[in-house]
Amino acid sequence: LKPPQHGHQLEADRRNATADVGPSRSSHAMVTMSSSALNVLRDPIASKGLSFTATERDRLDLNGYLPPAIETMDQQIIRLMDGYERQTSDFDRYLYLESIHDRSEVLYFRLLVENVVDMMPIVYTPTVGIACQNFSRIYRQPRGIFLSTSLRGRFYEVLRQWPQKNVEIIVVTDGSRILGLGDLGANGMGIAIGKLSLYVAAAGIHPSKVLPIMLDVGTNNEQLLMDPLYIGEKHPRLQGDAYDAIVDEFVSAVRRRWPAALVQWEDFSNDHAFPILSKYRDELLSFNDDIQGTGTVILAGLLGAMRITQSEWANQTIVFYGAGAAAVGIADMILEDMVDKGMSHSEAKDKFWLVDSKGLVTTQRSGAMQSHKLRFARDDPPLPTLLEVVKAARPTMLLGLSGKGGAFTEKIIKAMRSQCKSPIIFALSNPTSKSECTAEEAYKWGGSSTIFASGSPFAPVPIGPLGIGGTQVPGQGNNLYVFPGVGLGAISAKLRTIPDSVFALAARTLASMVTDDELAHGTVYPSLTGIRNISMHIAAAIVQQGVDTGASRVRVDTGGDDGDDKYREYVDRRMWYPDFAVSGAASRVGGGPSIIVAVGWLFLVGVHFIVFTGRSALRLLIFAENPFI
Ligand SMILES: NC(=O)c1ccc[n+]([C@@H]2O[C@H](COP(=O)([O-])OP(=O)(O)OC[C@H]3O[C@@H](n4cnc5c(N)ncnc54)[C@H](O)[C@@H]3O)[C@@H](O)[C@H]2O)c1
Ligand SMILES: O=C(O)C[C@H](O)C(=O)O
Ligand SMILES: [Mg+2]
Repeated sequence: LKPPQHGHQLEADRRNATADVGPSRSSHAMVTMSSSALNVLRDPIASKGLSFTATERDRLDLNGYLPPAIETMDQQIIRLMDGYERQTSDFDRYLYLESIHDRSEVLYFRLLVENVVDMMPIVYTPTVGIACQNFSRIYRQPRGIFLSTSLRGRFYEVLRQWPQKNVEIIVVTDGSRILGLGDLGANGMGIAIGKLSLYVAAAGIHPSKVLPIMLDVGTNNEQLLMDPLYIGEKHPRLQGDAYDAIVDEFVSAVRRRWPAALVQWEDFSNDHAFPILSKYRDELLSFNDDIQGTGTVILAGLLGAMRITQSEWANQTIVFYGAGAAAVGIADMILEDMVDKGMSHSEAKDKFWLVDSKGLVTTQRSGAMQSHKLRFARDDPPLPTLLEVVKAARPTMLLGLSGKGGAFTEKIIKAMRSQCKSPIIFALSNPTSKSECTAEEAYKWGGSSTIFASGSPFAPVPIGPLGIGGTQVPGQGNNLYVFPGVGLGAISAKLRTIPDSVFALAARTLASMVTDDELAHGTVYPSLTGIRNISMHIAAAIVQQGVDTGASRVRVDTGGDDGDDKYREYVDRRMWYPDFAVSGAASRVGGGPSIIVAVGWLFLVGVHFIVFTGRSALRLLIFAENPFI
C-alpha cells in the first residue's frame, strides 16, 4: 500500500515547513502552508476529506483547501455510491474504486464492507483478472513493493525504507500463474492488492499493516515482453538457482524486517509453489493460498454437500479436472479428513481420479511425472479424455481446477448425472471465463438436485418455467472464505508457523457456519454478507487451538470457563472497522494535543486532590482541637 504518514510525521512536516527555503519570503509562507496541509489531505490513511471538522481544519491549516461543506462519513459515502452507480462496466467500477482506494483507505474500505456482495466481484475475481491483464496500462501510482531482478542484493534495504514498522500481512506473488490467465509477470501485482483488500475488508486488518509484494523475476509472456508499456523486468523468467536465490533473499529480508509478519504465497506456478511451501513453511509464518487455502475452502464445501445428500466419504468418488497446485491441495485436505474419519490411506486414495492435460493421471503413463501428481496417480490404464474418466470412475463429485473454460460439456455433465442422483459439481477455475461450466449449465444438464459451486460468482438460477421450482443459489467455492480468517488467526495468536491442523480446523469452522436454509437452496457456503463474522470465527478457533497446544505466543484470559466467547471477543477487538473516528487524521494528528489535554486533566485532578485532602486534614486538626466547631 501507499507509504502511510503518521500523525507525528504530519506534525513534523508542519514544523519543518517553516524552515523551507522558498524563492521569496512572501511565496515561502504559501508554499509551507500548502505542502503541510496538502500532505494531510493527500495521505490516504489519514485523510478524512470533507469530514474534517472546523476545529481540525483550523488546527491542520486546511482552511481554503477544502470546500466549506463539512460532511459526515455517510454523506461522503452517498456521493461515492452515486459515482459508482454511474460507471458502465465492471472494469470502470474497478478503476473507480481503486481511485478511491488511492485517496482514502477509510472510505474505500467502508464502501467494501457495506457492499461486500456487490463489490467483491469488482476488487476480486473476476474483474481483478481484467485489471491484472491491463495492469501496466492502468498503472497510475505506486502501491506495495516491487522486488525485481535489478534490485538483487538490496531487498532488505528496500523493505527497511518502508515507513510502516508493524506490517502484519504480506501477500507475495511472482506473477507466474495469475488466476487461470497464465504468466502475467509484474502485472500480477493486481492480485496481491486484491487479496489484501479482502484482508482489510473481510478480516479487519488495518490497511497500514498489509503489504503487497511483487517478486519480479521476469516473464515468459512474449506479448508483455514486447509491450512498450509493460512495467516489469523485460527478460525471460529467472530459473533454477537464480530464482531460488531471489526467493531466499526475499524470505531473509522479511524475517529480518518484520519477523512476526505472515507471508501468503499467491499464484506461483506449481513448479515453484510446492517447493517454496515445503522449504519455508517451518521457518517462516507462511502458507500457500492456492494449495492450502483452496484445499480448506473446498473441503468445507464438500462437507456441506454431503450434509445435503446425507452421505459420507465412503459413498463418494471424486474426479479432479486439473492436477496442479489447487487440485492437489484439495486432494490432500480431503484425504486427511477421510483418514481422520476412519478410512485407511489406500482406501481413501482409491477415491481420487485426477485428470490433467494428458488425461487420467496414472502410473502407467510414460515419461516423468511431477511429484505432486505422482502421489495421487492411479494404477489404472490411461484414459485420454475427461468423458472417458467420468464413464469409468462414475464420480459423485466433479471438481474443475484446470483453467480451461467450458470443459464441463453437456455430454460430460449428463454422463455424470446418468450415474448419480445428486451430482456435486464445482467449477472452480477463475476468472469466470475460465470456469469449467456456468451455474445454469450445471443445473440444466445435471438436474435440479445438482449441488454447484464456482470459483467466481454466479447469480442464483430459477428452477423450472418462470422459476416455479424456486431458485438454486450457487455457492462461491473460493479461498476468500479462508485466507482472511487464517491470516487474522495466525497473527492474533502470534503463531510461528502454520501447521496442517490449522487448515483442518478452519475447514470445520467454515463448514459449521452454513445454515440449513442455505443448504436447502443447494448452497454449501455461508452468505458473503457475514464474511467478517466468518473470518472472526475461524481466527478465534485458531487462537484457541494455538493457546491449547502451546503454539500461540499470546495468553487469553478466559475467566475459567471453556472460553469460546472470550477468544471471539479477543479477535473481534483486534479487527479494524473503517471509520474516521478511530482511524482518521484527527485521531492520529491529534495524538500530540490529546496527550497535552490528558496531562492537563491529570494535573487538575492532582491539584484538587491535594487541596481537598489538605482542607479535610486541616478541618480534622481544627476539629480535634475544638470539638464544637
Ligand atoms: N476457486 C478457488 O479458490 C481457486 C483457488 C486456486 C486456484 N483456482 C483456479 O484453479 C485453476 C488452476 O490453478 P492451479 O494453481 O492448480 O494451476 P496449475 O497450473 O497448478 O494446475 C492446472 C492443472 O490443470 C491441468 N490442465 C491445464 N489445461 C488442461 C486441459 N486442457 N485439460 C485438462 N487439464 C488441463 C494442468 O495439467 C494442471 O494439472 C486456475 O484457473 C485458478 O484460478 C481456483
Ligand atoms: O484469486 C482467486 O480468486 C482464487 C484463487 O486464489 C485463484 O488463484 O484463482
Ligand atoms: Mg490464487
